[in-house]
Amino acid sequence: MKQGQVCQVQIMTPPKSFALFCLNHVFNHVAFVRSVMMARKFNISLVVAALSLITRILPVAVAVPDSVLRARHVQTPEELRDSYDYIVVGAGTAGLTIADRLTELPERNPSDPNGDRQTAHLYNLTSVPQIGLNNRTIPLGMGFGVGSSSAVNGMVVMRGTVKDYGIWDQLGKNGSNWSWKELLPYFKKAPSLFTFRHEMRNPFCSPEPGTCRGLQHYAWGQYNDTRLYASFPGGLNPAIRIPLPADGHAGNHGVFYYPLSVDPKTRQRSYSRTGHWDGLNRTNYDILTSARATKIVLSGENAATGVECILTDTESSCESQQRSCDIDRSHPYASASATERSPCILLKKAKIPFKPTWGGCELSRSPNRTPYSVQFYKTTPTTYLELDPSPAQRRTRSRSGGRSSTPHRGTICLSRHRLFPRSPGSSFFRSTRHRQLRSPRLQSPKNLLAEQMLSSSPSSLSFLHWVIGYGTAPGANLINFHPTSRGTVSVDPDNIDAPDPVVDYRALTNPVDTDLMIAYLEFYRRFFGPEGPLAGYRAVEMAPGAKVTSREDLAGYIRTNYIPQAWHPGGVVDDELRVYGTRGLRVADASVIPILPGGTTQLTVYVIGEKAADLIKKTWKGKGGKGASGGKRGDKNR
Ligand SMILES: Cc1cc2nc3c(=O)[nH]c(=O)nc-3n(C[C@H](O)[C@H](O)[C@H](O)COP(=O)(O)OP(=O)(O)OC[C@H]3O[C@@H](n4cnc5c(N)ncnc54)[C@H](O)[C@@H]3O)c2cc1C
Repeated sequence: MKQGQVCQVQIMTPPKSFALFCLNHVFNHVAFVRSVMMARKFNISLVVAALSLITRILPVAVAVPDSVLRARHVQTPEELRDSYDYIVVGAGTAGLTIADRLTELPERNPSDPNGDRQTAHLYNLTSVPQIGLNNRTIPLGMGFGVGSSSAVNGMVVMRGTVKDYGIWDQLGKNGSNWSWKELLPYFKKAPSLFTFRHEMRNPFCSPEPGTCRGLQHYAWGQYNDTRLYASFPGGLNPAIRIPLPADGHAGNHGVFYYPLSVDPKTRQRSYSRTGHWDGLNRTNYDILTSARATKIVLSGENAATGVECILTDTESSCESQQRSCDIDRSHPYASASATERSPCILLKKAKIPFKPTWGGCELSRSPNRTPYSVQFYKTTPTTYLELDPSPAQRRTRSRSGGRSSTPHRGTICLSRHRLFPRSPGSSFFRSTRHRQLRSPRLQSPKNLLAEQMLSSSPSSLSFLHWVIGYGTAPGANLINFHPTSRGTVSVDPDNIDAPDPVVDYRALTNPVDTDLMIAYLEFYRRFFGPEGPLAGYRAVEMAPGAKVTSREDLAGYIRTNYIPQAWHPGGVVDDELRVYGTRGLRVADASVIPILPGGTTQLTVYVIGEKAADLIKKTWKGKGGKGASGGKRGDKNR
C-alpha cells in the first residue's frame, strides 16, 4: 500500500477472496457513502458495483453496531489485503446484493433492522439547466451510505410487468435471458430480505403468478383501503378500462395495492443493508469506508485490473492488484464517474469497439428513464372528509379482510395501466408527429418502446399512477416510466478528472413526452370529472386549474412542473452486464436497465444484483468454483 493523493485498489491473483466497500461522504454537509466491495471468487474476477463522480468527500462514520456487522470493516489502506478476487464498487442496493451472494457462507444471523429513512443522505447534485423545462436544474436522486438509495427510498416494492422484462429480453443479443420467466426465481429470492409493513402471509401474494387469493392482501395496513374499489361498482374496468388484477405482482397492469419494505412491527426500514449486510458472518468479505473510487484500472488489453480511489478523510491512497476483474457499478449516475466508468460516449472516444445492443449507446448515455411526477389535482377540505369510507364501505373493507383503523384522508392505490384507456389510445401515436418515436434501427429500445406505445394489446406498456393521494395529499400523481427523450450522463469534457458527472436529462426534448403528459392531464380530468368514475369525490382541480385548457397552456404548465426524474434512472452495457470492449468489467445497478419497468425499481435492482452474481458465478465453473449455487457459500436460510 502507498499513501498519497489517490487511493488505488487493485486486485491481484486471488490468494484470498473478499469484498471491500469504499464508503465516502461528500461536500456540502451531505454525507456520501461510496463503497468498494471485494468479494471472494474461486477464480479471477472483479466486480465493481457502483461508481459516481462526486468531488470532495468527508469521512462519515457508519453507524453499524459491531454485534451486527460481521464483514470486516476496513478503514485504512494498510488494512487492505494484498489482493482480492472481486472488487465491487458501491455499497448500494445492487452492490450489497452482489457482494452478499459472492461471499455466501452457511451461517447467517438474523437481521437487526435499524435506521429509518435518512432523507438527508442524498447526494447534492443537480443536472445542467434543462432547456425544455425553462432552464430549471433538477436535483439528482441518489442515496449514499451502506444501503444507499434503498436506505432513503420510498420503500414501495413492485415488480414490473411481463412485457417490461420481455422487452429487455428482446434487446439481448448475447443469449442472456432477461425474460419474466428467467427473472422470476430472483424475484422470489428478494422477498426473504424484506419484512413488510403489510402483514401478508405471502408478501407477494404469489411467488408464482396467478396464485393470489385476492386483493384484500394488499388492501389493509397503511392504507386501510377498499374504498377505491367500493367507489367503482363493478370495478374500474367498465369505467376507465383499467383491470383489477388479483395479484399485483404477477406481471400484469391494472390497479392494485403494493407492499412497503418496512417491518410491520418495528416500522423499521428493511433494505439492502439489513437484507444483505447486517448480520453477515464472512471472513472473505471486507468493506472499506470513506473512500471514493476514481478510476478503474485497465491493462493494455482493456482488462480491468484494479480500482483507484481516494480515501476521503485522509486523502490517502491505497492499492492492490488483481489478475482480471468484473466491474459492476451500482448506481445509474455512477456510470460516468470514474475514468473508465464510461458509457458509449467514452468508449467511442477511446476507440473501444462495442456493439450498442442491450444497454446500447444511446441508453448508456442516458439517465432518462425518468419518471414524470406532477400533482395536479387536489380536493377541497370538504371533499377531503368525504373521502372517509361510508359505513357500507367500512363493511366492505371488513369483509375483504382490511383492518379497521383511522380512516386515511385519501385513497391510495397504484394504477399501472396502459396509455389512454379511452382515447386517443393507439391512434395518438400514429400521427405524423409521433413518427419521431421510431429510430432507424429496428431492434432498438426506442423502437420497442414505440411499438408498445402503438400497441392496443393489453400487455403493452403500462404507466404508473398513485390515485387520490400520493403520500398524504389528496390528488393524483402520475409517473411516466417510459419517456422518449433521452438524456446523458458523462464526464465533464473540459475536466475529465472532475469527480462529478455532467447530467443532462434532455427533458421534453422529444415533443412526444409533452403530448403524453397533456394526454395524462386530460385523462385525469375525465377521471376526476363529473362524468368520471371518481365524480363522487367532487375533486377540485387546483393545478393546472380548469382554465388551463389549450395545448399551449398545458404545455407551459408541464414545462414549469415536470420533474424529469423520480429517483428511478437507468442506463448501460450488454446483456451480460459487461462493459463493451473490456474484460472483467461489469456494471450491475439501476443504470443497466434498458427500458424502465412500469413500476418502482428497487426490487428490479435486487434482481439485477442477483442475476449479476449468478452471471459471475457461472465463470467459476471449470476453474475450481462451485457454480451458481455456490456450494458452501449458500446460507441455509436463503
Ligand atoms: C429518494 C428515493 C426514493 C425512492 N423510492 C423508491 C420506492 O419507493 N420504491 C422503489 O422500488 N424504488 C425507489 N427508489 C429507487 C431505488 O431505491 C433505486 O432504483 C435503487 O435503490 C438503486 O440501486 P442501485 O444499486 O442502482 O444504486 P444505490 O443503491 O444508490 O447504490 C449506489 C452506490 O454507489 C456508491 N458510489 C457511487 N459512486 C461511487 C464511487 N465513485 N466510489 C464508490 N462508491 C460509489 C454510492 O455511494 C452508493 O453507495 C427511490 C430512490 C430514491 C433516491
